[in-house]
Amino acid sequence: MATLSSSLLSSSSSSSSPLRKSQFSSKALVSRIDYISFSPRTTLSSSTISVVSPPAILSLSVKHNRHRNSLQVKSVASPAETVSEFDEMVSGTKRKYYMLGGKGGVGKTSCAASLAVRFANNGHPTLVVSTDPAHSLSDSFAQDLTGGMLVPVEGPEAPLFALEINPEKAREEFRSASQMNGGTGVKDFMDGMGLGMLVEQLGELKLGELLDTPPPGLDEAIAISKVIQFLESPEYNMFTRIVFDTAPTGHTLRLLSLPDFLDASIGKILKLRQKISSATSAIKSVFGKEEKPDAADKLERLRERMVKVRELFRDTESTEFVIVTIPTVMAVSESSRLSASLKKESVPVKRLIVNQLLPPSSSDCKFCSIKRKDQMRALDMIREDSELSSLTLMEAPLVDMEIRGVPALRFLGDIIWK
Ligand SMILES: Nc1ncnc2c1ncn2[C@@H]1O[C@H](COP(=O)(O)OP(=O)(O)OP(=O)(O)O)[C@@H](O)[C@H]1O
Repeated sequence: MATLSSSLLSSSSSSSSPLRKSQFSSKALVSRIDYISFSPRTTLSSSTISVVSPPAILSLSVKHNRHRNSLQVKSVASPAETVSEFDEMVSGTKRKYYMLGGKGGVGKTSCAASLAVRFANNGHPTLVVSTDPAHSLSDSFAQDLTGGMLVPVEGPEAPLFALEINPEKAREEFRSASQMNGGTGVKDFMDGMGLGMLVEQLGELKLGELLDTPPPGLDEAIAISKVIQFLESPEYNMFTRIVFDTAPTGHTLRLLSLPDFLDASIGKILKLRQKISSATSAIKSVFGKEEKPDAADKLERLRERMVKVRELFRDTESTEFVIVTIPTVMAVSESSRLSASLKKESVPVKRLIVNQLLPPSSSDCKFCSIKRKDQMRALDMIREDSELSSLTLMEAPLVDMEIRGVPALRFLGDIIWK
């Protein structure tokens, strides 16, 4: 027996009312009346009609005249009822970035991995990237994803790849990008030239510190710039959704402000390079050292990528930071501070996941009953919090098994991302 949608599709050649299937998704039937015409030979009865989203329909009535049957669909649902959060996240083929972050251990990786699986199962070629130096994507997918390379994840319908950034590798890359003149660091090179004094005089540039002990958070900024480098290559064009599993709050906040810091630091190196370029060119003929012309270019490229990262973080069209929390006073307080910092940094944030909520039960033990009250207090706190109350709350239950592997992530994802 044909359903309404298949009937509509098969009648799409009707000249009076060409219809697309999407018009009958719950998303499309918003507070309006649709009239659909059929040829007189099409018999419409209640048994041929299946409604995609019953709560969205006020009435369906079939009218007949000599020439046509007409189906009237009255819909009164409000947009909030009909456009689900996930509908909004999944719609469109333009690439979107989702960054999931929050306090340590609240379930960032599980939520990020489940979102990636959900996107892939909804037709989006997806990349999930961990920028947390203490990776747990491999554990979450129950698959070895180490090595700093893209690894295909088996199971989802559309391609899903995962990447755990290797911080040591990225750090090395930064060091080599910061090196000049034949592979030696600036200071070594200058020492070799007997010009160490000059470097000391330029000590205020804190060059040695930058090269030898990169500041905290640098790993992450480099990791992100590496992701961008990956994305610049055509082979990564296929990904329409990119999900970041970020490090706990403190690191992530540093990550958000680091592009500015790095931009300035690289600027200092470039300035220094300009200062010494005349000296090096004067002595290079004496020492026979060829200056590599692309050193400054490398730094400039690194700097450009930092600017790209900064822009990516703030682009409301393509980027969204999803805060993950658990219903405890400490986690909610930290989430509130994170939300305020994100706002300050102009990073778009709309949704808050409250993970590990006790599922409903009619017979709580004493422990569960106390825990449940505690969770309710934390939820009230979220509703009253000036930073968090405006965010869309998405609830995830505490499940009775560890979430590992694609089927478990799919299960969790179907619950959270609705
Ligand atoms: N809703 C849930 N129900 C049951 N277990 C959960 C749930 N969410 C997360 N967990 C479990 O909690 C542990 C921590 O989760 P996860 O690794 O996703 O957190 P995280 O915030 O990424 O941690 P970290 O900050 O250490 O990276 C894991 O064992 C995971 O399986």
